[in-house]
Amino acid sequence: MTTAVQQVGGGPTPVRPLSVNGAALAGMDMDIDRRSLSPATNGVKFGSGPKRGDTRIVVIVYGQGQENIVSIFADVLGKPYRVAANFESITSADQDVVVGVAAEKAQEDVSSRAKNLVVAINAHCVNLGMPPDVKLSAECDYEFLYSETHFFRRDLTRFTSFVLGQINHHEALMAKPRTYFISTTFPDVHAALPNIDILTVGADAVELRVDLLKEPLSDGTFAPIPSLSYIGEQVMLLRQRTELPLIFTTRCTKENGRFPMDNPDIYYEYLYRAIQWGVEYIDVEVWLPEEIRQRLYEQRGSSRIMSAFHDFSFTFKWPSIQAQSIFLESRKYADIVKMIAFINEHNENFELEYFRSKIRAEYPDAPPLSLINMGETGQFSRTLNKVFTPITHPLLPIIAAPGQMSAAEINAALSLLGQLPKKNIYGISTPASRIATPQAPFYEKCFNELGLPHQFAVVERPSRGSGAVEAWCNQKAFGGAYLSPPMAFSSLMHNNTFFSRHRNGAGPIVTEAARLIGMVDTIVVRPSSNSTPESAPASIPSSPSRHGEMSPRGLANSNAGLPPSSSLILDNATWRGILSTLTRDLAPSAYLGRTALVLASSSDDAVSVIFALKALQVGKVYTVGFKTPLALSRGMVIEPFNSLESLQRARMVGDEASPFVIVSALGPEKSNIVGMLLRVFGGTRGPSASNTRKIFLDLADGPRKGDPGIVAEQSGFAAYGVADVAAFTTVETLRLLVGQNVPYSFVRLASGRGVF
Ligand SMILES: O=C1C[C@@](O)(C(=O)O)C[C@@H](O)[C@@H]1O
Repeated sequence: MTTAVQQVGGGPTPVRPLSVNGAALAGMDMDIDRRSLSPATNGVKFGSGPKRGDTRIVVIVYGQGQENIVSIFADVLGKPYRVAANFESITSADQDVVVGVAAEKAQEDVSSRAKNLVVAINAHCVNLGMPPDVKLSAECDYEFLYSETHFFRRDLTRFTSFVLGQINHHEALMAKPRTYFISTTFPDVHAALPNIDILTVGADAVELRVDLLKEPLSDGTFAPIPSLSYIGEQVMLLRQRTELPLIFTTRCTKENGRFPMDNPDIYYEYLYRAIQWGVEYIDVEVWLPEEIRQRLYEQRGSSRIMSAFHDFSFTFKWPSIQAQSIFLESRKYADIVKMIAFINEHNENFELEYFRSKIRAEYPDAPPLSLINMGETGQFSRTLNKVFTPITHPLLPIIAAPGQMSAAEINAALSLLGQLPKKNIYGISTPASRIATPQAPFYEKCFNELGLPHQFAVVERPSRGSGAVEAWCNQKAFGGAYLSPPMAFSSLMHNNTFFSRHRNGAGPIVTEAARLIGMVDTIVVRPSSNSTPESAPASIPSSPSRHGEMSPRGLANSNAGLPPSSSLILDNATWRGILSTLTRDLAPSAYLGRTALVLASSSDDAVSVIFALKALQVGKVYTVGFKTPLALSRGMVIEPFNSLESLQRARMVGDEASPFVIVSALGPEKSNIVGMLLRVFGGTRGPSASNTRKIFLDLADGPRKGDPGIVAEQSGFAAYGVADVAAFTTVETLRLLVGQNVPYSFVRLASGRGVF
C-alpha cells in the first residue's frame, strides 16, 4: 500500500481581500495550491479555481422563528453551528463554528462587534411580510434575503461562496476573448423568470436596471424610486433563477435612466446595499462625487465596480481632452471602465477604436475597457467592443439603449464582416460512446440561438490511435472539438506527426489541467493574435450524411490543412463540470481537509475527479479499482483500498475522518459494490452539531440494478448524477470552443429531462 503524504506545494496565495468596511481582513488565509489552480501553462488562462477566502467566524443574524437558517448556512459551509446570546459572547473558540444570533439581540451589540474576528450576515426571510430591520441591514457586513423555494439552497451557496471570497468569476470572465451582459428592462423581475434560460443564452452576466423597476403602491400608483426592500426581493428572485453574475445599475435621468440626481447619497445607499447583497458587479456613474465613488470602491469586498459614463449630447468626441480626462477619472475607482456616447457619423466608430488602442498602449495597467457608441450609427462599435458588451433580446419589453443589439445580431454582423469565419466543430466519439451522446441537435440549437455560422458534426474515431483525430483537426476550417470519451494525452501524441510538428515542433499548447489530469476532452483552436481572421473556407465538408454526421472521407475537399498561424490547445473541461456539481449546494470550503472516496475501474475514468478534489483541497482520497498517476497525486494524500483490512481501518476512524464525499465512476454493472460502500460509510452525519449531508456523485450512465443514488439518499448522502456533470461540462466546453456562455439551466432545458 502506498500512502503519499506530502504538503501541498506552491505556498499561500498572497491575496488579502478587503472586507466590506474596507479593512484588510485579518485571519485571511488564502493557502490554495497554486500549481493546481494557477493559470495554465504557456500563458493560457482559463480562470481560477476556488479559494480559501475569508476565514473569520461566520455569524448569522436570524429573525424570530428562523433559527433554522443558521443550520443551513452551517450545512453549506460544512461546519457545526451554535446559537449565541449576542455578539459579545463570541470568542476565537468559535473559529470552526457558524454562530447564530437572534435579530433582537444582535441589534444591541452588532455595531461594537470585533470586525477582525467575525463576519456578520443579516439573514432575512422575505415571506414574513416585513422588510429587514434598517439598523441590522446597515450594520451587518452582508445581507442574505431569502424565500423558501427550492431555488433557495443554491442561491445561499452562491451568495456565501461569493461574499466569503471562495469563488469569483471576474478573473475568468476578463480572460475570455469576449464578454456580454444582457440588460433586462422589466419593471418587475417576475416577468423575466419564465424565459430566463433562453434570455440569457450568450450572456456572461445579467444587468438589473434598478431604475426601471416599478414598485406598485397600495393606492395603485408607483413609488417614485423603488424602495430597498422591493429591490432586495427583485435581486433575490433573479439570483435564484440564474447562475450568471448580476450587474446592479441605478442609471440616472441624465444618462437615459430614471434615477433622480438631486441626492447622490441615495446612490451610495443603494449601491452599498447591493455590495452587501453580494451582487457581483456594481455600476457606479462617474458623475457621482469622488468621495462616494472612492468609498464604494474601497468597500466593494468581492464585488467589482463598473465605472459608467454616458453622453447623449451628440457633441462628445473620442479624440478630445474631455474623453481622456473622463477615462482618467473613471479608472481611479474601477475594475472595468465603461464609456458610451452618441455619435453623428460612422467615422466616429473608428475614432473610438483609435481611442481604445491608444488608451491600452498608454495605460497598459488600466482596467478593461468597455467602450461603445450609441444609436444605429454606433452599432458597428458594439460588434468591436470585447469587454461586457451590453446586449438585448427579442423577448425583452424595451431595449435599454438606442442601437442595442442581441448576441445573435452581433455574431451575424461579425460573421458578415469576416470577423467570425464559419468553422467546423466536432464531437469526436468512439463507436461505443456514440449512442450515449447524441449531442448534435443540441449544439446546432445553441449555434442557431447565438447566430453562430459554425457547422457541428458528430464524428467517430476508432477506439485506438489518434490518426482520425488528426484528420479532423488538420483542416483549414477546423474550429475545435470535444472528445467523448476523453483521450489520454499520451495516446493523442503517440506517433502523431501532425501534433508533434504543430507550432514549428513545439506541439499543441497543453493547459495545466489537461497536463496533470493526463486526459484531453477539448481541443481548442486559437488563431494567432497577429493573423487576420480567415474568410469562410473555400469548401465546407460535404453535407452530412445523417443529422450532423460526417465521415473522414467527407473531408477530402476541405482539407487544405490547419493554418500554420493557428494554435491548438488541449484542455480538460470535465474536471470543471465535476467541480461545479460538487459546489452547487456546498461552499468549496466544506470540502477543505475532508476525506473522499473515489471508485473507478481505470485511472482514465478517475483522474478528472481527483483533479477536482485536489482543487477543493480535500485532505485525503481513498481509491478503489485504479492507481492514481504520480503527477496528479503529488501534493495529495492518496490511500488505495486494496484489502478488507484497509476498508476496516477507514471505518474505524472517527466520523470526521471517514469519507465525506464518495464519487463513483464504476459502470452500472458494479452498482452493488458502490451500494455496499455507501452503506458502510453512510448512516452517520457530519461533525457533531452540523447537519451537513455527505455527498455522493455517480458518474455511471445507463440502466442498472439497485440505483446507488437511492441507496445514497437512504444512507444520508445528497446524491448527484452524471446528468449534472454533463450539463456543467457542456457549459464549459461551449465556453472553450466558441467563447460563448450558455447557462447550465439552458443546457438542462434544451436537453429535456436528462442531458442528451
Ligand atoms: O451602460 C449600459 C449600456 C447601455 O446604455 C447601452 O448602451 O447598451 C445599456 C444600459 O442598460 C447599460 O447600463
